[in-house]
Amino acid sequence: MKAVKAFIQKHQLLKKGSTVLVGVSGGPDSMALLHYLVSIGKDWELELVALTVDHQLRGDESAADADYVESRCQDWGIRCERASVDVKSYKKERGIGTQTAARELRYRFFQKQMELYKADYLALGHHGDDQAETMLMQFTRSADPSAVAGIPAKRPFACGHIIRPFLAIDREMIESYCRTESIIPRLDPSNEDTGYTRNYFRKLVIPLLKEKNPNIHVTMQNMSERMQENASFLREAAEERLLKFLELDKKNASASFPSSVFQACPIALQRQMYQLILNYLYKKQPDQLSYLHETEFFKLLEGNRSNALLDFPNGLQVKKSYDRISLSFNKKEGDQSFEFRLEVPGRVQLPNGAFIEAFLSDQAVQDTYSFSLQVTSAMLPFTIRNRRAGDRMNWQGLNGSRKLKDLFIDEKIPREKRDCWPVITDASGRILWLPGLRKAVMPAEGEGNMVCLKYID
Ligand SMILES: Nc1ncnc2c1ncn2[C@@H]1O[C@H](COP(=O)(O)OP(=O)(O)OP(=O)(O)O)[C@@H](O)[C@H]1O
Repeated sequence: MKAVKAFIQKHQLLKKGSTVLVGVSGGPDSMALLHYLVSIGKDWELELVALTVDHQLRGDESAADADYVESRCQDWGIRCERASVDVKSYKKERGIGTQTAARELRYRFFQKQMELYKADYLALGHHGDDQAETMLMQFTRSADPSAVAGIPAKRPFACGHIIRPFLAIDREMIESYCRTESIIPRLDPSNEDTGYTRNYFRKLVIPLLKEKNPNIHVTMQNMSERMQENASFLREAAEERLLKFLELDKKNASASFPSSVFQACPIALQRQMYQLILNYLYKKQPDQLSYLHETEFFKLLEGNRSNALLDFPNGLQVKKSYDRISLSFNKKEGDQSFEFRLEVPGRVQLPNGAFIEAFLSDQAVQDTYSFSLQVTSAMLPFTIRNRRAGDRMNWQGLNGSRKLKDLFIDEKIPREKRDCWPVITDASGRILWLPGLRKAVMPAEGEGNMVCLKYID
């Protein structure tokens, strides 16, 4: 464990007298980590607490893992906090994968415990082979060096830091430590399945690399550290440069800058600035955002068209207008939900700029954009609003009523127009008119006054 000791010192992973929470699944890595921290706990005057999460995913097995952790903690005289989380419901609610759901719930619990204990560190059992696997996996997916840089040895988390002292050693060393210290960890059978991408790298790729370099985990850990250092240097430089010319409106999630100034920077900085701008605008970068978007962005900058437009995921638009590049979220008209009261006589302007007018008239006018109907006082006031889920309407020739959603589909109304199409209702909420599309069936000679509704574009 000399390598771990040196690693802790090099990266200042611990300080004397600190409170260290340890994520322990019951597997070899985290059991060895807990044991190791206990063994150095006296010298470092550490307050240790084990955290174990039962994801309730492998029947009784996952509860048995947590039982096992609890009982080892008792043997070693360590406090243990345990949580059971309902991964299945959480993943259904959010529409995410099992591993992501388990991870989110686990880290939520870790965060809460960090705050409860006012802890300095959360120690996790990732080791050098995990690092190599992660980097190789990223390597097959991404051309971004900062993404390939892998797992950091120390990073801020909750009120303290996450630390990974075992990045200095590989799986074999951990297994040998377990044997020497008579630790009999719990084994997760899913770790054997080469169907999972990580296991594919673990079982097939890493052993091949180790044939050429048995210390590949050390080489890759060093590479990871250098890449992280380079990435953080570049990020700081890009931030500093952007400050000088980027106009950023965080409230409206929009940004703009002069293309010529941007392009005068070295290309490495330009790429980093592009990433930073997207980070500023997206709360979380969408999965669909790819290398292709970056390529398109740079093509737009370099191209000789004076006006051009790119559509990025989640409605982000990149516009070029001469030397100005601006990025902003395209507010779909449907995002502006509206509801107006329409007096008779009266006139209302819609978010799309058109008007709807209501006035008393002696003459019935019926065309695509006018609707005359007999109106009683009980029908007033009218409301103009956009559609709502479950809206239904009846019209001439229809037996019963039909959902507006289906009507829009039948009429091939583009999706982005459906949510801003004006819907005019009477005081009871009955839908009277969809300008340009349908009119409700009204009694031929009803009571009340003749009112004409007009849509003026
Ligand atoms: N259910 C859990 N409860 C508490 N900590 C966990 C749990 N699962 C993972 N961790 C922590 O996260 C680290 C990395 O988890 P990961 O799933 O990548 O590895 P692992 O194969 O589960 O490691 P181990 O050999 O410790 O089981 C673990 O070493 C441990 O510190």
